Amino acid sequence: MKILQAKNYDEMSQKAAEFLIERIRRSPDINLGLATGGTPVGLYAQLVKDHQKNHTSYQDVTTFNLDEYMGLSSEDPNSYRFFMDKHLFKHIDIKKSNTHVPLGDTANPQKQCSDYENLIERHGGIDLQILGIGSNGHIGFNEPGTSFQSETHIVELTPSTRESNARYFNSLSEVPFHAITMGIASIMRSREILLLVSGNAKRDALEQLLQGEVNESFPASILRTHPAVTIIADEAAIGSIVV
Ligand SMILES: O=P(O)(O)OC[C@H]1O[C@](O)(CO)[C@@H](O)[C@@H]1O
Repeated sequence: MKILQAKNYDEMSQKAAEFLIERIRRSPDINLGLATGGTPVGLYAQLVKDHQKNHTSYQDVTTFNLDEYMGLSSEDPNSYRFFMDKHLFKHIDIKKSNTHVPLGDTANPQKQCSDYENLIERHGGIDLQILGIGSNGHIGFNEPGTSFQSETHIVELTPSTRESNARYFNSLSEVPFHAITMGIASIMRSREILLLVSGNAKRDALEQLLQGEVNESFPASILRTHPAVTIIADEAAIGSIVV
């Protein structure tokens, strides 16, 4: 794993945007795996700024998001489809039909899982996957204990993940109990991975990722076995960890 250090959240977002833009310019028909949550918001803002200024084109880019809450429609302001439209898609020249987010309000969740996995495969897989990390080591919505062999599946969110994501909802009771997420094996099939880590609340997770064992009790630890992972972490996340 390669680690790039940034002074703060803004510099991490800027470096992440430069990383992505370089890949998009090199391969204009790249398949990107995208993440939601607080971490990549600054990255998406930088991509929008660059699109307006330098006209980086997304006409041939295809995107696959990691996850979605079960029970929320794409029009729900807390859905990840809504998040992606708001922070990125509606500000760039990407074709809506090239943007894919798992459906959270499907009548047949199991079919949605296999359909999503097949869709990624039909497109030739993900070239570059963006990831954040949960403080318990989750990636996507793959909570501790998830099998490293897992593909897209339905998960029950842990109380700590529901509590930490409640900040985006009016109250904890509105946070869904289930989500659909790409599995660990799906994520690991990406040819390249860019993990963003910011803030001292993520310091223990970063330390465990860098120095702990590869173990299903800490899902992100599997990244240590991937051949092409870059981490961009800010000083608050790195603290005194020796990198
Ligand atoms: O960036 P945040 O908001 O800290 O969330 C970290 C991770 O948690 C999730 O939002 C899922 O809870 C991931 O998609 C994200 O990478």
